[in-house]
Amino acid sequence: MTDDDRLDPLESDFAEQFTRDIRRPPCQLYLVSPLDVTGDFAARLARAFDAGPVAAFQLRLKGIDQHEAVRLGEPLRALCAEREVAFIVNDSIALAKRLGADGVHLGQDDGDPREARAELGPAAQIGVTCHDSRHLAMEAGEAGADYVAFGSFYPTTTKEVSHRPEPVILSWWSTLFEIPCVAIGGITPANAAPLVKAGADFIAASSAVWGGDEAAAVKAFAAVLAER
Ligand SMILES: Cc1ncc(COP(=O)(O)OP(=O)(O)O)c(N)n1
Ligand SMILES: Cc1ncsc1CCOP(=O)(O)O
Ligand SMILES: [Mg+2]
Repeated sequence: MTDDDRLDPLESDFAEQFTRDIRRPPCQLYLVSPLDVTGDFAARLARAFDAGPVAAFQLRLKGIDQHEAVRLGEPLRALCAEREVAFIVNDSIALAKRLGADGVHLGQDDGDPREARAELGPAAQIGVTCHDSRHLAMEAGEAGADYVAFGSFYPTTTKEVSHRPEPVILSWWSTLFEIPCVAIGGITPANAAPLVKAGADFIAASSAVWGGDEAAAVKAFAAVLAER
């Protein structure tokens, strides 16, 4: 149990007992790229988009210079624009600006949402990693985030993680705040349902999609996301 959980006045079985506000839109799929988007990746992304609804795509690259990231990201940005999928850049406000992205995703050490807003403008979608912390999520909301991300809900090999929230954090957040919440970390079509039911506005997934047949995975996610 974390400090945040101890502060929670709500019951632990809140997720099952509470019927979520019916005005909240259905849960949507948010794809996170693999670290390698070379080769046939753009074709795979197009196949994923063909297979079912995708709300957002995050370009998550590590350890390459900005010039190379722009070169790799530009065709993916164009594809997202063509398919009306939000194109979000991970980690870097400067890269998001250079690519003309729809938004940026910031970890706790990736910069301030206020700076992102100043650089990217009022229409930018700014997301913030909040791990398993209600406190960080409320801080992100106050700083102007457009969504908060909780995770890792399940074990993942995509990233080294040290936080494991319970699904109830999604219920707590979505009941109290209008800002959308994203669930991330080891999510597959087989284990997504409790997060969808708990109140995730977006399910973010990487390896469940890119680790196999991306079209089959997107189709399977669509079936689970429609269940709320
Ligand atoms: C939607 C979403 N949520 C969380 C993260 C993780 O961001 P961060 O903690 O900065 O870790 P890295 O992804 O940068 O390794 C994310 N990227 N997207
Ligand atoms: C980027 C990130 N942040 C928390 S878990 C995670 C990895 C998401 O990828 P996967 O869906 O493969 O677990
Ligand atoms: Mg980051």
